[in-house]
Amino acid sequence: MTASLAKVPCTIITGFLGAGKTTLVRHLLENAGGKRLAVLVNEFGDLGFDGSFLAGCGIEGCTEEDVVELPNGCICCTVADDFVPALEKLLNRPNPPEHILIETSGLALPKPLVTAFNWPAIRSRVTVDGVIAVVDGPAVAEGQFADDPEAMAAQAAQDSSVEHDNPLEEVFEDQILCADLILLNKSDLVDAEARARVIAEIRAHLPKAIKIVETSHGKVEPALIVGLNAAAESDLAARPSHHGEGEDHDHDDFDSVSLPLPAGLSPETLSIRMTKAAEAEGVLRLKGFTAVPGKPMRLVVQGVGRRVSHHFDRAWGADEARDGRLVVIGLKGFDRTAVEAALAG
Ligand SMILES: Nc1nc2c(ncn2[C@@H]2O[C@H](COP(=O)(O)OP(=O)(O)OP(=O)(O)O)[C@@H](O)[C@H]2O)c(=O)[nH]1
Repeated sequence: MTASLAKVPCTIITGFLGAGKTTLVRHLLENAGGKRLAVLVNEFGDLGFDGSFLAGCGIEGCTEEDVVELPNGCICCTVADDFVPALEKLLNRPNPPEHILIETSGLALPKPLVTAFNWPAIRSRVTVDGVIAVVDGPAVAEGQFADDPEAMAAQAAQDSSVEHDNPLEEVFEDQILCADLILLNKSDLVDAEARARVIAEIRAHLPKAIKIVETSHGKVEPALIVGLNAAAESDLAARPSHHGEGEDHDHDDFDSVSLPLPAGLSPETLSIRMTKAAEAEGVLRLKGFTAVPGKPMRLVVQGVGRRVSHHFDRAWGADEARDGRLVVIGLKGFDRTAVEAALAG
């Protein structure tokens, strides 16, 4: 096989909302070592933040056209309409990427995506080099993905199927069960004892031994991630899922909304309001940006669970409206009114 006919390796980066996928992708772009990378990024929620964070990253050798956004909902449900055509477009470029990173939304199940690599349109051109699951260490330590044992027992008494009572648990499990490598991220936020507990909990979910690497801010030797040669699309049986092939996974358990975020407040005031919004019933993830007085830079605000933070990411463009937006993702029926009240102060 000549080099031009070799399959382009793709790394799928999965992991729950806010686990650190975009942070990892940035790190990999910054440390590409001269390799021509492209990124396909998908989000639940319609603002395309991750793409804008990556495309505006200013990383040498990474141009806007190397970052392709698939913002419509969930990549695993729009494989035919969005994912396969976007991948083909990248491959058909005169100077195609040498490696493709695919960042899924935090609610996506990775297996349908891996399965799509067997589609006739792309199967001779690409291969899944590896599936990387990024795990939010503190979220696992706090029990975010744990079933309530009493609710499980009550359910099992009524019906013998293995449905989980916690919808987060199901997504989390599908993601780690599909992985070739697990990154236990946010190690800076958990002590050694809790890290050991989290690793034991992850292992308890896994039917086979998978390497778990502890990271902070996704900082990992790129060679550990890229070049795994897993050919995951040929190994689907080893990647169990709660959702059978062709079965719908329609996100009935989750919801998202995009809201205006007030401009003209100090970062401190915004932070207080964001903290309150993050505490609203059912809220899982906040991400957005806005303008603050006397600053030429855009302020990015982030909320993962109850943890909020902010930083300035880039200068506002000359013709850009200096207003703010916030995407809120939560469990279905999350308290949107409480979020709006918190943001309004
Ligand atoms: N303290 C700490 N914060 C982190 C770490 N990794 C990521 N973060 C922060 O966590 C927040 C979410 O990180 P992202 O990289 O956007 O997470 P994501 O998985 O891409 O999020 P979604 O695309 O919304 O699912 C940001 O505020 C990051 O700066 C880490 O290792 N430690």
